[in-house]
Amino acid sequence: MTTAATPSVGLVGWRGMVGSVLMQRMQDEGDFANINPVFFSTSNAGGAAPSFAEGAGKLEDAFDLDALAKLPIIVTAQGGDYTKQVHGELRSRGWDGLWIDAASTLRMNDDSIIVLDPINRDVIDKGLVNGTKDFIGGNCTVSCMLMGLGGLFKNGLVEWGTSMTYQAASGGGARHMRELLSQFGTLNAEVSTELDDPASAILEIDRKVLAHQRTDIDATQFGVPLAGSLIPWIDADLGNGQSKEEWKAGVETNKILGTSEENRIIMDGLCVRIGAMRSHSQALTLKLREDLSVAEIEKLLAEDNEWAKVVPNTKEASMADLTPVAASGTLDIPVGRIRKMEMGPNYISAFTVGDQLLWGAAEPLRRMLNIATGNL
Ligand SMILES: NC(=O)C1=CN([C@@H]2O[C@H](COP(=O)(O)OP(=O)(O)OC[C@H]3O[C@@H](n4cnc5c(N)ncnc54)[C@H](OP(=O)(O)O)[C@@H]3O)[C@@H](O)[C@H]2O)C=CC1
Ligand SMILES: N[C@@H](CC(=O)OP(=O)(O)O)C(=O)O
Repeated sequence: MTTAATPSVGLVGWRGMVGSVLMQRMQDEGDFANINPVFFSTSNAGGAAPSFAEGAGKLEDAFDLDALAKLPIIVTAQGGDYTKQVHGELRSRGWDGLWIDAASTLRMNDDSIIVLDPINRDVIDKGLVNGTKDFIGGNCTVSCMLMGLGGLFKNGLVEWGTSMTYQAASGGGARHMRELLSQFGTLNAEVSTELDDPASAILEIDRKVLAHQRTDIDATQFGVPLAGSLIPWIDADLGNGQSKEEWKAGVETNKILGTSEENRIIMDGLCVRIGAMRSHSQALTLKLREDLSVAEIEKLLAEDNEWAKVVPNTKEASMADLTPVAASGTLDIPVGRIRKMEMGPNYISAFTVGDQLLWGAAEPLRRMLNIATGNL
């Protein structure tokens, strides 16, 4: 039920992959009761607004600056090109509403805040008081890492870290997920006769699979086969041997935490695409500033936020609870494989997994909207 005091919120990109997850979460949590949603479209202005929001009427044109400028809050998961095209123009005509965005475009601007409130609510609250207007969701791997390991990062216990990632197909978008599944399907079809025959030679199956991967498999989206393989590069080449995805780990972690230059945490690693569907995993090596016991570390992680779930460092628990299959579709961020490494008492390993469409994309935006409307 909306009232006159209920803020109108523009929703752009609501039917995309990230936007759909956001809409679902908003419905699950009853968020539409707190806002008056105004739905926009880049392709179907005048069409019917989605039925899950009662009385939302017609879709507005997402490029109509007059319509956008009437709103105190705009939430977009439409993509970086849209942000580039619309945000600057809106601001330059004096619009001073809140812009909440999934795209990376504005993330590292001095006047924006990267939102991940279980980790940086203080930074967000200070920004709202000080007049910050652009609140941007973080990179999915960075957000998921901080949600799992917040207890160490927030307490200033990490001197440096490396993150070796295992990123899901969903990070590329819906078409990439479909391509991965199609590739699995054609690989299977290639050898289905042999698979049905338990006596067939495995090396012959392997030869046929490899031949298909190297010649006629459809890899239009990823550029190379992902099914039965991996891709050790994600996002742009920065020209210094580092990928843009790898660069984000350091700059975004420090920006989210609001660390000062002298306390800067060094984060670097390698980002790798694997054939998982929608959960990103990462193996971390951390150098801590103190020699903490594993039990102390586990306690800090478990107590930091309600979503970080410490998985005991056993084979059984790791196999059951520390995988993309276990984490996908949930808000839990399992974190495990925590042990002291041979390099010395301050070096630990950790492994964490998170649904990159939930904590990696939609959930920080949903929560930011609730903070902005006074509902969180
Ligand atoms: N994919 C990811 O894992 C992550 C993405 N992000 C960011 O979120 C933004 C959006 O990403 P994503 O959700 O993957 O983008 P999508 O391609 O799924 O959706 C973007 C827009 O495409 C239009 N569209 C065209 N055809 C279709 C269709 N068949 N089904 C649904 N929408 C369609 C819709 O706009 P319209 O309704 O106006 O036609 C939609 O809002 C990007 O900036 C990305 O960087 C952030 C974190 C993770
Ligand atoms: N780059 C991420 C997905 C993504 O959209 O990231 P960002 O929001 O930082 O552009 C991936 O491919 O897994």
